[in-house]
Amino acid sequence: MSSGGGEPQEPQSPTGRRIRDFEFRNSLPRVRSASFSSAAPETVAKSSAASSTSRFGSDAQATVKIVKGEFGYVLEDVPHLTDYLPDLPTYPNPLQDNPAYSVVKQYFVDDDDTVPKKVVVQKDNPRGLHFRRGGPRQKVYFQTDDVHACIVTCGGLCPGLNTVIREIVCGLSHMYGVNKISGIEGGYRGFYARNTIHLTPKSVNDIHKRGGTILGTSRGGHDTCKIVDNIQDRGINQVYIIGGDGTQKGAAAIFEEIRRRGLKVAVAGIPKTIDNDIAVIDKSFGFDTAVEEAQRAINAAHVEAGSVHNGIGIVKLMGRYSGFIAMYATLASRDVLLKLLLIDTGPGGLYEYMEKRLKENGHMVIVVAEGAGQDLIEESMKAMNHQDASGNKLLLDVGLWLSQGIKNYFASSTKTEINLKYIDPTYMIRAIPSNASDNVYCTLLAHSAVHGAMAGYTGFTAGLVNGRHTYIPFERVTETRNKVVITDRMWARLLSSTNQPSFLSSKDVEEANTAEVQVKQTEEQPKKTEDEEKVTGNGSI
Ligand SMILES: Nc1ncnc2c1ncn2[C@@H]1O[C@H](COP(=O)(O)OP(=O)(O)O)[C@@H](O)[C@H]1O
Ligand SMILES: O=P(O)(O)OC[C@H]1O[C@](O)(COP(=O)(O)O)[C@@H](O)[C@@H]1O
Ligand SMILES: [Mg+2]
Repeated sequence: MSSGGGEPQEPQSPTGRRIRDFEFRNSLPRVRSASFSSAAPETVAKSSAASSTSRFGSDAQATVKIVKGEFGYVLEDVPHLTDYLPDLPTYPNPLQDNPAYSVVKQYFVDDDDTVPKKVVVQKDNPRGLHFRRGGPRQKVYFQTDDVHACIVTCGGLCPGLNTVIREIVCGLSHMYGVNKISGIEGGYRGFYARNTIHLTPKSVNDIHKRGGTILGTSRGGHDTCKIVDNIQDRGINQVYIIGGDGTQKGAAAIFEEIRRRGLKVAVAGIPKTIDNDIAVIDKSFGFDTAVEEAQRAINAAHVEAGSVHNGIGIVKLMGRYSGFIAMYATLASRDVLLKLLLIDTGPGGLYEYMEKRLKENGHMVIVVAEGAGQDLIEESMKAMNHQDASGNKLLLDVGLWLSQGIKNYFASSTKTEINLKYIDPTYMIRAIPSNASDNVYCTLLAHSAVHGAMAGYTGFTAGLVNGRHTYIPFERVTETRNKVVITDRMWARLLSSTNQPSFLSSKDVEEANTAEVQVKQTEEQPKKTEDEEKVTGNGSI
């Protein structure tokens, strides 16, 4: 074995083939189909005018690389630095000389490994959509001493942020010998408005035991040009961006600008959000921890409600419109008699059901998802449509609104005395350090992102798909958002566990079905190739 950081070798494509066999021209968006050898699958790049001349900066042109194979196999590949810098040299991966890893048989990931998006299939199904498998590669595109990495955290807090920061720093340092790592403070705007801080394994040693992010975070402030100017001026060549759907959209814009300028800078996203609403991936880190913490609030509500006559405990749980924390916390707790995603206060609806359950049980606990009933509240409050600095809709407090509605109903309609306690643990469930399983998950995600960037991949989100680490194109994770589906088996399990009605009209079910079909179509439909786009008249080139 040759030693790490050796002599530059013949330029190679990420798949190990010589670069001249896989030719992308760097003048974008003129991307063209390129073929490997005759046995290799067809490879095409599709360019879509994805976004935005708006406040987020320059025109972003997302390119998804599509590789088609036999039996309906489709790889939605991620960009690679050699797509626009074809002559980059490669170096042996220093990990091959690392005593900790050298004992592992087949430690490096085979360049042809991909992971299917759908694992439940019937025998006649096409093989379907695949993503590139994450992990260390035999060759890397950065020499240890040349790497200047930076890390930024954006959006709302989430348990595990510090663990991801720690493991990017330790992964880069311990596995690849990198010691130039800068922390960008205060989210995207920190690139151009703040000084950076130097991060070392020593300085991040204990941070995973703390909640929040040692780098700070923010919403808004994404200015693509200023951010990329700053990356260029500081000589940064690996950018690790930790954040949710909004952040990944911002990362996509940064990547496109970097590619437009032809910079040798790898951009890697690590998906973060307690809402668990990021498309494609199995689960986002911090979600488990948040669900666990939410149990404490439900327990408190149960104790309070059970200790008094006609006790009602209401717990509001965050998660925007996705409803996952409320759903999993309810399923885990078993103390909840009602979980609300859709609210129906009319005849035969929520209030009448509560009256019945109170008579039977003497007390009850209700968990309500923060995104529930927003239309009803808006109607009753004639509220304005407010947004936060990132453009997310500001939600009205469904917990307070519901508590008042319940009190009014029992006071006026039934003249029953009730004892209602409203618990809003909102920020408590996300401001804590991650639990053990999230810590392990954060570590593997961070390392996967580091391996990907070192191997020259860029413009990707590192994510777990069917239990395997993958590199997913930004566009795939930002085009849809996951949410609890009321026509799904999991929702049925929840209804049967709380023994509650669904409060759904046939119209609600119909709408949910239609929405679900649309999401499935978007998610399972491989992106069209450039030629296919032209045929259907949607071509953007
Ligand atoms: N469409 C977009 N394009 C570019 N940047 C965006 C976009 N949406 C959000 N951002 C930026 O991403 C950051 C985080 O977004 P936000 O929605 O607050 O949180 P999250 O990433 O957790 O969803 C903010 O700094 C925001 O300006
Ligand atoms: O932190 P803020 O601005 O109060 O926003 C609260 C929102 O942040 C979250 O905790 C996380 O959302 P993001 O992952 O999009 O940042 C949501 O569940 C919640 O609705
Ligand atoms: Mg978000």
